[in-house]
Amino acid sequence: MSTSAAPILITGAGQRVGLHCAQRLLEDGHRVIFTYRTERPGVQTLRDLGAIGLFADFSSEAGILAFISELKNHTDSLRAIVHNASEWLAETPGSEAEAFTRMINLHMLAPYLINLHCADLLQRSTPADIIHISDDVTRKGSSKHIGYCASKAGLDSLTLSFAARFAPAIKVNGIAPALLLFNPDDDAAYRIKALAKSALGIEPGSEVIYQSLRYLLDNPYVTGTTLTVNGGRHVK
Ligand SMILES: NC(=O)C1=CN([C@@H]2O[C@H](COP(=O)(O)OP(=O)(O)OC[C@H]3O[C@@H](n4cnc5c(N)ncnc54)[C@H](OP(=O)(O)O)[C@@H]3O)[C@@H](O)[C@H]2O)C=CC1
Ligand SMILES: Nc1nc2c(c(=O)[nH]1)N=C([C@H](O)[C@@H](O)CO)CN2
Repeated sequence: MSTSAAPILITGAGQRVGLHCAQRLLEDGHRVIFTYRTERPGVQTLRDLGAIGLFADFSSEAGILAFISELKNHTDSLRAIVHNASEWLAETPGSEAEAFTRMINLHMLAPYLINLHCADLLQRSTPADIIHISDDVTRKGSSKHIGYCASKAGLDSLTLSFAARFAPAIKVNGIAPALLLFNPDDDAAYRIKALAKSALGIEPGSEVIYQSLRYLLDNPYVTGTTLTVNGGRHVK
């Protein structure tokens, strides 16, 4: 029995992967609550499609707890939580600790506190899912994004722990992409180098994450798993 009336929460859905997945979930008939930090055209697009947009800045404990409180003013149940919000920060001389703390809060503390404080909302839905969007780079580390990679590795650990903690009522899984979408300021040399790192050599776009989300939401026998969506980087 599915209580599909419960909305899906997706964080950081104002642009790119989160926006695409939120739009696809709405097309599939789900109600959607999404978070944004910056007012972008995508935020209004989702509002126009009937989604509820909530401001959230997950860079601090206070911001995370303020969001949780506001979320509970908008729903008493959730079908799923998709932790997508993220910052890809490299080490910047003089602000290493600030960036590291921001990413630990965003990629680890926010999923940790939201999962703990919102488990009761998920338990009112059958089935119920938590999905952490991680990064394939945790397989081997990153010399240029040390803090980012560490924070995503911590997220992978949360997937295992919460899967054990919340079974069987709530499935908890991850998705670990490699290159999905270039950023506008990525130059040609970077793009060529990045594409050459995978066996399939493509910039796949956001749909491959939606396909992975759909698989996890629909499969009743998968928990504690992180799906690798990396174009075969590990076999190159
Ligand atoms: N793009 C890629 O090639 C890859 C992406 N991934 C992962 O996939 C997911 C989606 O990637 P992508 O779409 O590129 O992500 P983005 O870099 O576009 O970030 C998604 C959103 O996160 C939000 N965000 C950033 N910092 C905060 C914060 N402190 N509090 C709240 N929200 C915040 C931003 O909100 P706003 O715009 O409203 O400020 C942004 O729109 C991410 O988890 C990413 O790490 C992994 C590997 C490759
Ligand atoms: N929050 C984000 N995380 C990541 C991004 C991004 O744009 N935003 N981009 C990447 C790169 O595409 C990387 O996978 C290329 O090797 C990683 N994480």
